[in-house]
Amino acid sequence: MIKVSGVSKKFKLYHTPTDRLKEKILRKKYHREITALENISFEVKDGQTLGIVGQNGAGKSTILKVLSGVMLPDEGLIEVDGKITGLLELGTGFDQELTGLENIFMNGTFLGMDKTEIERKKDEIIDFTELEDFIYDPIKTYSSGMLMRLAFSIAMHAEPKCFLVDEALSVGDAYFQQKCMRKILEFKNNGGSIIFVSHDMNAVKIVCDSAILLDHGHIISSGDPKDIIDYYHGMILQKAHMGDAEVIVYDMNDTKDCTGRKNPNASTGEVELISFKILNSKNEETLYIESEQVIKVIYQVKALKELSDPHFGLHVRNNLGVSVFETNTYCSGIKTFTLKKGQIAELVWEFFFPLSAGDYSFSVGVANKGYGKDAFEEYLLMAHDIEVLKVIPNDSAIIYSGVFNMKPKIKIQEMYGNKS
Ligand SMILES: Nc1ncnc2c1ncn2[C@@H]1O[C@H](COP(=O)(O)OP(=O)(O)OP(=O)(O)O)[C@@H](O)[C@H]1O
Repeated sequence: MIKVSGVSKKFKLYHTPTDRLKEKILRKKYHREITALENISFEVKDGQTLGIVGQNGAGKSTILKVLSGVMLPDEGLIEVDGKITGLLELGTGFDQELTGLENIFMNGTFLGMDKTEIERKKDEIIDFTELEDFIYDPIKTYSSGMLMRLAFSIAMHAEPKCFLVDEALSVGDAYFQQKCMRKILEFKNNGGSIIFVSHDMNAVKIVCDSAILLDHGHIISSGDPKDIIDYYHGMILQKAHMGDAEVIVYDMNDTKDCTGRKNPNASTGEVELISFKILNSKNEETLYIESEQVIKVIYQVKALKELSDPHFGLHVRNNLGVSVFETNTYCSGIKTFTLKKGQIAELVWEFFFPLSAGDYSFSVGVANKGYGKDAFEEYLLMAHDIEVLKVIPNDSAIIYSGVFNMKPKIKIQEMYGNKS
């Protein structure tokens, strides 16, 4: 369990080192104050992971430093049930001149292990890093990925109750990142609490049970990771252009034309999602398809106020919450039209669904006034996971595993080599 109550941290920035001296002698202010954290409170229970997201300079690393004890807060209380370790800024608690092995002893002691404990765990720590003989080299010769392997392995083997993960994880190669993620999930399943700081929103979705969004040292939103990430995306106006689905937008002036399978009942007071359905390649409404067929997603949105330049999005996620496809009419270059108060637009998205067997959820977004490549002035609705489509393997396709069928063309030829 980690409990943070009312934590604040300010930094004084001096233009030159002599300004600090001048301030002392002349008793005049020569610094600029930066509020890195202001009255931050949150709690992470056992077996839970909290994601912290925010733009550069939002205060994420400062929280981790305060939690790990590298830095003291100006105000507030931090309660941690058990040992807290983690993967922080690389190099913290390491000596560049010492070998990897010597650093296991030094950093291990720093993380609260005694010599006998380190001696006992040393082989396991080295095995996890897969650094082999490099472990006998000074760490100043290590790449950042190698250093991350070492730091992660020591931090995990210190048997913490709480673990802090920051961007340092991303310097590892894909193989080792996955290995670390598995270890992190295992730690969580065994009751450990995790704080996860990342700019990788998919990783936040997979790993975190809740999230907070930091901005200029303040928590501006907290809750379900999906909502926080959508809020964050909206904030930084960076919705990625991901694809070229065929989209048709119909103007439906009359509500009695609503043919949706059900009322998804998502309204924000500005727009209302009044129907949502999925059709298979035979135009039959369904929630169950074979992979690799063309499907249609049809939904209707009612304007509850006039929308001068409405745009509509669709987001598909897999069962881990990982985004597999997201786009909107603006990014797809689809022209829409002004929706008067009470008018309804029907969106028909037709696309090939190549994804492997599994459950896929659909979310719908509505925004107004697009500008730039993928930014909107008003984000009006984000209806999460309103429908789940079950995809089963396509019998006529090759047998494969992975995310989708890449339909390889495979050639094999018999070669006549030397028989000697
Ligand atoms: N040691 C320091 N001295 C002075 N200012 C600092 C110090 N550390 C952080 N800050 C300031 O505090 C604010 C928060 O910084 P922090 O590193 O916590 O942000 P962050 O969210 O981790 O950013 P990033 O995503 O770039 O890592 C920033 O304005 C930063 O300039």
